[in-house]
Formats: sequence, structure tokens, C-alpha cells
Amino acid sequence: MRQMQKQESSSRASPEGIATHQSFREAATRSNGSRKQSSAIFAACEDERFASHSDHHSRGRPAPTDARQAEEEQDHSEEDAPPAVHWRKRRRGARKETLDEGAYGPPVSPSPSQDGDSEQEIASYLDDPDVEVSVAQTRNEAVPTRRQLRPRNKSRSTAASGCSSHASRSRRSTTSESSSVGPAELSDDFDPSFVEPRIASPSDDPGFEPTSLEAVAKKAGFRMLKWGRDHRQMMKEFANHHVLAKNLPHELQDRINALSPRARKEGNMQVKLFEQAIIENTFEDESNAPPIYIVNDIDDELTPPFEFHYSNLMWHGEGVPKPDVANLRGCGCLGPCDPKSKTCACLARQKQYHPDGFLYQEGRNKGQLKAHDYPIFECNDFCGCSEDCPNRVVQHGRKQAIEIRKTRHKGWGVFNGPKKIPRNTYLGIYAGEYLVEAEAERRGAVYNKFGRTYLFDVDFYYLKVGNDDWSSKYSVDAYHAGNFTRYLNHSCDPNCYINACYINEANLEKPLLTIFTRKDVAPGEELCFSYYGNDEDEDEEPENAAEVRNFDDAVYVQCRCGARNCKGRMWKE
Ligand SMILES: C[S@@+](CC[C@H](N)C(=O)[O-])C[C@H]1O[C@@H](n2cnc3c(N)ncnc32)[C@H](O)[C@@H]1O
Repeated sequence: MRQMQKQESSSRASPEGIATHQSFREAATRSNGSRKQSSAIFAACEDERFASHSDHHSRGRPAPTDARQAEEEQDHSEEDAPPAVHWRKRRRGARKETLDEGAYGPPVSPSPSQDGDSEQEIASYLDDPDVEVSVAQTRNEAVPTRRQLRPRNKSRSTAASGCSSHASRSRRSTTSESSSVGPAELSDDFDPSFVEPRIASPSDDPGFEPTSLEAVAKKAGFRMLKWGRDHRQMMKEFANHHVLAKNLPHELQDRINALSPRARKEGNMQVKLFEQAIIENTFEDESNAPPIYIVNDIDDELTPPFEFHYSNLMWHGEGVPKPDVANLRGCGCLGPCDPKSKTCACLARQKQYHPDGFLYQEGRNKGQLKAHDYPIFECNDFCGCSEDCPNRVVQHGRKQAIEIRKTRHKGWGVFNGPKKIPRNTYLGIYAGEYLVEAEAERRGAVYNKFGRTYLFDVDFYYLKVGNDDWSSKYSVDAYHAGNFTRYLNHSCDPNCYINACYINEANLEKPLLTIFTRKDVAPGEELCFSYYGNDEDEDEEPENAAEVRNFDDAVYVQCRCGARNCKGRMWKE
């Protein structure tokens, strides 16, 4: 019987003596304790240089580094059944299955004919005013019209950004009709003193003693706003937006799916659309981030599948509580928080988990993590401190140039851009849908069938402190919504790791899953983390390839990380 099992990793003890445990969900299929050998999966590898790189989309990127070449040169014999081919075959069936299950998948757009007029399709997509006939008309209305296919109205993306810690961009119209050309005319009975602020003066009330600023304000008819009371109240009322998984947009994916293969290739159209979708969907939360490029010099798959909505946000699935701001505390600091402060509430909270307080460095290595595997508590929207506070890093978004690049044996992966990334640098959050356990189990079973998964259980070690019966309540699924981090592959010698981070959320069970580098990363090197968790010496991991072969378990697949210490296998999901 196929069933989901959690990875019971026990690992390097935390200061509290509790094991670290965060991992991609393991979907275990154990056949009543019997263990067959799956020797084909662990067949020996032969070296073979991979085929010449086409200059398909290179943009002057650095040549692959040794590390990347080492991975890509790791070739395997025919009977190894390269996973990339495998996935694609299986995925088509599985994709349909997922969609038919219906909860979150986009509706399946009818495919246009293969020999469609690609130029017209493309012109239509770009909303060329010269194109009179829309795609829909040429397709017997099978595809929605151009207007209907526009990215969903802006109000939706504004709402989506509501849970970001950044203020939404103003959407004031700039057309001449709507822009104001002067003040509105005043009616005759307009009394300016009614609206103008007026401060009481001694001549108004000779007996008035201005004992405090508040008394003066009160006398003048104003209530003094108090930082703690009023700011907190306003934040609770207005800042508690979060996006719901059921509102995930899918128009772009539908639209691309409706293009013929020829149209997608035309002028590198599909690649450009993918890259533009990334920019469009993230302009509010990482408007200053370097662009993300899609690169494939391995085969002719243009981009990763358009199966998801690119987003840096956390989407809340059915049954997942909205962010808890009622119990969220902010600090009352002014300007940047002082890491030696005696009064900063955020520093005090961080000290409960790490004696040194704030986990980010200052000075030359500003923003780099001092220690990993500790939950990060960043300053939040309730805090009085400034945007340049040293305890605000994740919320300022991605700063590193990233490529989503096809690998030879692991599907798509994430690679560093042209500059070295120092160790302990923030890369991005593992964005996606928060799911309750039951839904994660249901989806995990479906994902297992096509051998790719994006589920990540939220089961950090500190959540279990003092509660032996604790079990993970939520998982993050990056299948339907997510960002570049959904392409991070597993490595037995990873250069990245995952840390829990809290910003506008007091519910410890719902951290952000943040990715940081754990080593210096060379230009062009692949970025990977360990699907087993952050720790090297986990009991669950096999010691060596021989031990690996003794695992008869459909959830394990051959690891293609290429690391010297490669265990030879990895969780299938
Ligand atoms: C979160 S996805 C990573 C992105 C994926 N490569 C893609 O193209 O979408 C995880 C899947 O990538 C593949 N994968 C990741 N690391 C791998 C490795 N070291 N060896 C083989 N396959 C790997 C497995 O199919 C796994 O289920």
C-alpha cells in the first residue's frame, strides 16, 4: 500500500539537544519489510563529456564552472533511464490527473492546431493594434479572446502583494483625463476653518494651561496618535492581508499552453514570456532584484513547464490560519535597531533562540547570517525601526543574479549568475502554498506518480521542544505557485541550506522557509541543498552506496548530484 511517511531524521543536536529536522517530504512505499535490490538504479556511472553547447540563450554568461561541469558530465548508461526523459513521459499523464482532481490546477486549454499561424499568435499576444483578428476568432472561439486573456486585473496582484512587507505601489492613473489639472472649485458656503487644523492659543481661552503637548492637541480638537497603541491597532486592522491558494491566477499558463510549438519558438518567445512573467509577478516585492534568466544548452526544451504561477508570496490553502498578527510584537526602536539595545523587543525575542541576539552580521559582511539552524525573527511591520535596520534582510528580497538552467540528469536547476556569492548570503524564500497535512498527503501521493515533488514539510527542530507528540501541521507546496527556489536540486554536498524565518507572523508553525548559501558559490555554479535536512550526520541516511542498495523503497531515486561524497540515492520527493 502506498502511503506517505515523514522523514524521521535525527541529526546534529541543537543547543537544546533537539534534532534538526526539515526536509522534503518523503513518500515511502515499503513492501512489508521485504527489501529488493534495485541495482539498475545504482548502476555505475561512466564519464562522458556532454554535447556541444548551442548558443541558444547564453547572453554572455560565464562558462560553466568545474562544479557544474562535473555534475553535467556525469553521464549514465542507457539502462539508467535518464530521469529527464522519464519525467516528461510520466508527467503528462500525471499532470492531467492532477488537473482532473480539480482543486487548484488551471483549466486545460484546448490546444490549437500544430500548424497555426505563429506570427499572428504572437502579435495577438503582444496586443498589436494592427492585428484585427484575435486568436480566439481563428480558433473557433476555443481560446478566450485577447482581452480575457490579459493577465488578471491589477487588483488581484495588489491583493497578492498585500502580505509582503513592502508598501504597495501606488496605482494612480496618469492619463490626462483622470489626472487633476487644478483644485476643485469651492462652493460658496465652504468654511475653511472647519477643516484647517487649529491650535488653541492663550487668546482663545485665557485660563488654559498648556501642561503637555497632548493637552494642547486635545484643546485644539485633535487626538494625539500614540505609536504603540494606534500604530498597532491600525496594523491589525489594515495590514493583515494574505493571499488564498484558491485565488491563484492561471491565465498566463493557459495562454502559453494555447500557443503552438512553432509560436513558442518564434523569436525565443516562450523564454522571453517566462522571464517577463517572473518580473511582472515580483515587481512589488523585489523590484530591485537582478533579472532571472532561463537557460538551456542541454536539449530543446525551451523553458520549464508553465505549470505554476511564479510568485514570492505564501498562498494560504484551505484550513490554514491567516498570519497571526494579534500576538505579534514589534520593537519601539527609532532608526536602525541597536544590536546591543537593552529595550529592543525583537532583540529580546531573538535572544531566546540565540544568545548573541540578531543573527545577521553588521559591517563589511552586513546581512550575512552569523549562524544557521536557528529561527530568524526579523523586525516586522509593527516595529518602529527604520528600513535599514540590520534585522531586516529577508524582507528586502533577493539580491543575487540567478539562472534557471537545464541540467543533464536532474531536470531544471538553479545556478549562480556571473558573480561570486559569499557564504551565508540570503537567496530567496521557498515560496508556495501553505497546506494542512491532509492536503499535503493527498497531493504527495499524486506527485509521487510522476516522480517530481515540490512539497516541503515544516518540521524544524525547535518546534518540538517540550512536546514529544508534536507533529508537523503544515507543508509548503511549490507545485502550483512558487519561485526559482522550486528548482533547487538535492546535493549530498550542498552549498545552500534552509532556515526558518518569521516576519509578520507570530504563529511559530508557519515560518518562511528561507534559503541561504552555506559556502562561497562560484559564478555559474549550481545551487543545491540537502533534501535530508541541513545536517550532515543524519541517522536516516545510508552510509554508503552498498547500504543504499539495501533500501527497497520506491521513494528513493538515484542521486545525480555528482558530489564526491554522494550517497547514491535521494528521496524521490
Ligand atoms: C524540487 S524538484 C527540483 C527541480 C526539478 N529538477 C525540476 O526540473 O523541476 C525535485 C525533483 O528534482 C529531481 N532531483 C533533484 N535533485 C536531484 C538529484 N540530486 N538527483 C536526481 N534527481 C534530482 C528529482 O526528480 C526531484 O523529485
